[in-house]
Amino acid sequence: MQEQDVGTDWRNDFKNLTPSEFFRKNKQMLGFTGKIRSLTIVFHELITNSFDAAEEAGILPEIDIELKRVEKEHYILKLKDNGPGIPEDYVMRVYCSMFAGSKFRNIQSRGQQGLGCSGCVLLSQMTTGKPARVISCYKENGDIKGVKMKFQMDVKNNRGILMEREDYPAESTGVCIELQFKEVSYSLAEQGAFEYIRRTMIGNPHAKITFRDPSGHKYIFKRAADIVPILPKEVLPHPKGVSADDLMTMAQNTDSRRYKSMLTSSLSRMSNKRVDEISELTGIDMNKRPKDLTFPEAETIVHCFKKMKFMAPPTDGLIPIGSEQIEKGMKQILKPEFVTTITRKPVTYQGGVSFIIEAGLAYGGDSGRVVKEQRKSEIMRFANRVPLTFDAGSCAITEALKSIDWKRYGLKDLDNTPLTLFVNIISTQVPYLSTGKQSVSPEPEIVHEIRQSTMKLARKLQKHLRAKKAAKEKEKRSKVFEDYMPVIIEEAAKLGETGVPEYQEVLAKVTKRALAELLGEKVEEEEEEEELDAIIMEEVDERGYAVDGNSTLDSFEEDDVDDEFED
Ligand SMILES: Nc1ncnc2c1ncn2[C@@H]1O[C@H](COP(=O)(O)OP(=O)(O)OP(=O)(O)O)[C@@H](O)[C@H]1O
Repeated sequence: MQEQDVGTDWRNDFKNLTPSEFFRKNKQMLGFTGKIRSLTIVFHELITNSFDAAEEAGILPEIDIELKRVEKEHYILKLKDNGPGIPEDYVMRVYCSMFAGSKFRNIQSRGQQGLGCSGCVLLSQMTTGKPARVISCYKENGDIKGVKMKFQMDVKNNRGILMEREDYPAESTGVCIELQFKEVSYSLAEQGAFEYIRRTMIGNPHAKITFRDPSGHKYIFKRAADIVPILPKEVLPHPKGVSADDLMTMAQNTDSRRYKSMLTSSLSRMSNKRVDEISELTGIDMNKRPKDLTFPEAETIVHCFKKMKFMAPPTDGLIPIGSEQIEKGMKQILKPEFVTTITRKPVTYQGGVSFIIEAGLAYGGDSGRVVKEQRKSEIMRFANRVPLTFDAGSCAITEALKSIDWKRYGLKDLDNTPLTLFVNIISTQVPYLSTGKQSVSPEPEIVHEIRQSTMKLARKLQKHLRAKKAAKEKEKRSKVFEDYMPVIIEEAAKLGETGVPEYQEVLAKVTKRALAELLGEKVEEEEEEEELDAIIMEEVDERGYAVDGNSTLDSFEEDDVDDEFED
């Protein structure tokens, strides 16, 4: 064989790329594209980490953020939280190693990938060359320890390089991180960092955020609820949601000694009896050792799962925000004239992954967004309480809301209505469309649930708007009565050749409500209210879940038709 010229031999160029090197070249895959978006993603990553950490420790999250402008497009961001802190040994692993974290479990949390905060450190380093500064205060053997560190990311090796370290006199636990950024921009626009905080507060009414913006203005987003959300439990995957590759991975990592015990201990709704059934149907010996599982066997087992009937996945791993809490959040931030919220029952997508849809609708007050001094409608998309600010076009939430015929609910010009629509998807596996985690895959079951919940809220708004219109008309009629009554009394007195009686006091007593009674309209109004209450009562069960949450797609069309044409 002829020897190749060294300069053209690809073997000289062959090397492994670390995750950090990969993302240094592809920072857009972490969501860092565009100046405004890049800064918003940084806020998102750091805030969600602080929330996750505090809630896991049973602490009501409290975050102080300060953004200073050094010069145009050069900022210093400081974020301090009151979470449990990060033990010293882990600080550089958290902030300088990609794909490192504590959330690679089948559990509902904001973080999933172990990329977020190391991505922020990488962006800071790439745009300014400055190191990260972290103070971490954490509990160790009952004492609170504090450490102050300055470090850089060693991109080639996907780890940190410590530059300075000193003890820090800690009083309470928490993390404070300071990063510098260039080529980013702070904006009040819909996709900017400020709006991100505002939306975060609607989905997280139990949190408190103080934010000092680059002009020095301090915003305090107060807590609207004082309860730390219940911690979601880790749930085992459902047989309908696993692939042959998942089974192979389980087999390689399990401590179980037989296929049988591996399946019962790794999957939900899997009993010894069900495993015996599988063995009978497939002819596979379930007493073999997991490490001997072959790919064709895994495929056969998964194929069998698809044909079997299983109970729906357990839902105690899903903790929704809850209708009441969403309402508190929306009232606190939007001060609306009318608000209505709903939390649907847990259902599944792709046959085995459970999720819950929650929705809220606020009308009037500060609802909607102001564009050229006019209030327009706005959609707030959330996944596991985290606002999704970008890539709206491809998202299941946008698709579902766009498919609704809003005119049927009396909203002839939705764009120009002062309305905020809130939709949150809760799941242990939100089907994000990319690592940037900004849009949810439009799985048919997810789109269906969003449509159902939003249409119910739209109906309630329609009732509110009708009642408001009727009240206005009554007021108008009452005004006519008040204007003409004095004239009639005075003219009657003249005709009767008597003095004008003292009528002002009596007339004043005939208030709008009394007048409505005179006109025989009270009963009708009360009936309407009772009717509305009855409908609301019907729609939620004792846990606050809508009782008509649908778990199958069979009812898709029927449900839609009912809702669309009811009024
Ligand atoms: N403020 C904090 N307090 C305590 N622990 C933290 C904090 N920030 C990060 N961590 C820890 O660092 C880990 C890595 O965080 P990182 O943001 O890189 O990924 P993630 O949150 O796990 O997932 P994702 O990339 O999806 O956001 C977390 O899993 C958590 O254990």
